[in-house]
Amino acid sequence: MHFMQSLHQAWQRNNSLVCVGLDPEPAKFPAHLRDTPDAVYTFCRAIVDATADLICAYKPQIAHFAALRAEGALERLIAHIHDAHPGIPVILDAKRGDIGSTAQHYATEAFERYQADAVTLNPYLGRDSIQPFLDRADKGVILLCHTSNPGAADLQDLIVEGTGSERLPLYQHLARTIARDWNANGNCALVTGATWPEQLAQVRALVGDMPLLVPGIGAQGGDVEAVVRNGRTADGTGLMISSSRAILYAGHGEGFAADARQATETLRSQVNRCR
Ligand SMILES: O=c1ccn([C@@H]2O[C@H](COP(=O)(O)O)[C@@H](O)[C@H]2O)c(=O)[nH]1
Repeated sequence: MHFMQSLHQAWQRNNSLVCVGLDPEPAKFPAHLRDTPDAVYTFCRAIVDATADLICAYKPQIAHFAALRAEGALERLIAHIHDAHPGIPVILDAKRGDIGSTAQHYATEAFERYQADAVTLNPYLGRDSIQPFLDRADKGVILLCHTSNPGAADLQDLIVEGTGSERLPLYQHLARTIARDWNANGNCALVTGATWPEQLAQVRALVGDMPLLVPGIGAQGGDVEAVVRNGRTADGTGLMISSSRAILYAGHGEGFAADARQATETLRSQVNRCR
């Protein structure tokens, strides 16, 4: 199924705009798992199985697996999500960006090796660096627009176009360019951090109903109510509100997966109250 189709269905089926980020950090695992041979896979699979009916997507962050030499665990985890929870889209958070010939290999890595439904990309090398991904109409292409980190403003807020009240910062120029020119296959989405709610509203105004992946709530302190108010579409969807640490490490004992479920349910309710 196409990424956009599965995302729309998951929003409805699970009545949820919550995306769970899968960022394994063994030092934070419960003691009974920490030193077991397949801890990364066992931990992440338990989180997935405890939350799959409450969410609209999973977002494994590739560096968290690669740094642990656990790419094999990531492959098995994504295969498990597809087998056990069909229809839940998997976004590979890789933030790739390179010249076209290398980008082609990154597309193969994301969609063939890992079987991801969507991938995050850094668009600042320009359209040719994204083209191999845009050509995969069945896959989601999720482009960094205004990131959640404090330094996002250093470059992304620089004025690149216009004068007076018509001045357009880089992230808005990018949002408009992607919505107008790059989204011919209807498979684009943007990353806009929860920690910058005004910028989120500006992006929503520029891109119509394009889905927005919004990290930065939970551990980074973004305001859920402001995110939903500024980012939702007219039908009360349009958002993948992503939380990793606040869900994964909600509990520290044997009941960690149930604690993660509780944290996910609480976030879903908080979001749904504002939709
Ligand atoms: O602008 C961005 C883009 C990506 N991320 C990623 O999202 C998660 C956030 O983790 P939390 O524990 O919920 O803070 C992490 O994988 C980042 O690499 C982001 O935070 N901001």
